Amino acid sequence: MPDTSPPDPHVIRLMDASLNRASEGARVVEDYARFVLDDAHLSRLGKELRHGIAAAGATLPMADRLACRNTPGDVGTAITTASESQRADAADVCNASLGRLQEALRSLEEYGKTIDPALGAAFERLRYDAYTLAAGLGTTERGRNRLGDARLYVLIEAGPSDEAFEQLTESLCAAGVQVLQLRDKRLDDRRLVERARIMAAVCRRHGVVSIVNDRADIAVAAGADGVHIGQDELTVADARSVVGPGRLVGVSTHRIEQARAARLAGADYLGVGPTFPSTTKSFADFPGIDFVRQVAAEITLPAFAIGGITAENISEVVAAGLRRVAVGAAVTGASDPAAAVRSLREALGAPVGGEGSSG
Ligand SMILES: Cc1ncc(COP(=O)(O)OP(=O)(O)O)c(N)n1
Ligand SMILES: Cc1ncsc1CCOP(=O)(O)O
Ligand SMILES: [Mg+2]
Repeated sequence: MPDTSPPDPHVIRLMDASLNRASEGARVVEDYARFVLDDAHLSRLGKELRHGIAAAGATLPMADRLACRNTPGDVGTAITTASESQRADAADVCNASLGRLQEALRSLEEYGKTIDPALGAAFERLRYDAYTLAAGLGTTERGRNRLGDARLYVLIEAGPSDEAFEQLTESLCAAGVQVLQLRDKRLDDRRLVERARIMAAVCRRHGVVSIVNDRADIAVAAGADGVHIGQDELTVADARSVVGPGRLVGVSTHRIEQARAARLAGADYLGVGPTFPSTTKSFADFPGIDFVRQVAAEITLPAFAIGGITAENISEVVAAGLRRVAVGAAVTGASDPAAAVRSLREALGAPVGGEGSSG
């Protein structure tokens, strides 16, 4: 701390109150991530934020804080609003605490500057950490709301004609696919958008989520529900700038750091793989079932294991902790794709048949 006049006791009193608000708010948010979401990743971020607040606050000795504290004389304790005492559910409690946490950090940042610019900067960094934590919580809630109990996600190609494509899409939706992705690297844009329009229309009729692979522009033009992007394609932010907040952005991930980053960047769901050798796409290396286990253990954003998944090995995915899978050849290469869908849904423990999730 620069060698200046002693801090204003009013500022110490004020920052004492905001330090309490910030650390208490961080604890409430951390409790939600830990005990309601069972989300180790967000719990850890909440704990790190709480410890960061304590470390920055240590600049103000607790003895000085207590000497300047005057709770009996605090005029604010008598000021209450109706909304403060109303909380609909645990998510509402968490969101209210996120707001208080961010406000307290802003107050600490601004008044901290009167003591030491570096102190203000430290609370500014913590404020941005709080925004990131809020984004992670928000995208998780949004992704879980949008994808509901969607467990079976199938990737299909454009096929030989619009008619054949529509028949396949109709058959898979009626059999119980819950998310359908058009993935075709050979088609020109005009035929791709036409197939995507067909898929989106059929999926809408069945309450199935429609996703276009790679191409955010085609997803929007076709009226699909979202886009799926890989690690070497548009960033989540760029894809979001095209599809907007109302559509889904799914992200392929191959290691835990990518899964954590995609979630904090605003992804609505994750592809997790490749899990087993795939006849649809070749890969240099396999994160395999261990990566499925890693994601299942710490990230509660909807995550679909992908890569070579079949009726024979799907039980390994479920045992590793994920109940959502994305499948290509095991369905589209089957002699009876609809029967393959029903068999996979049964293995996932979701009701067989049905039109798809509410998502
Ligand atoms: C649900 C889902 N998960 C992963 C992928 C793979 O996407 P990507 O890594 O971009 O590879 P391509 O499919 O584009 O070859 C996916 N498409 N869908
Ligand atoms: C596109 C993609 N990305 C990882 S695996 C894969 C292919 C999934 O298809 P299949 O289920 O046939 O292996
Ligand atoms: Mg891709």
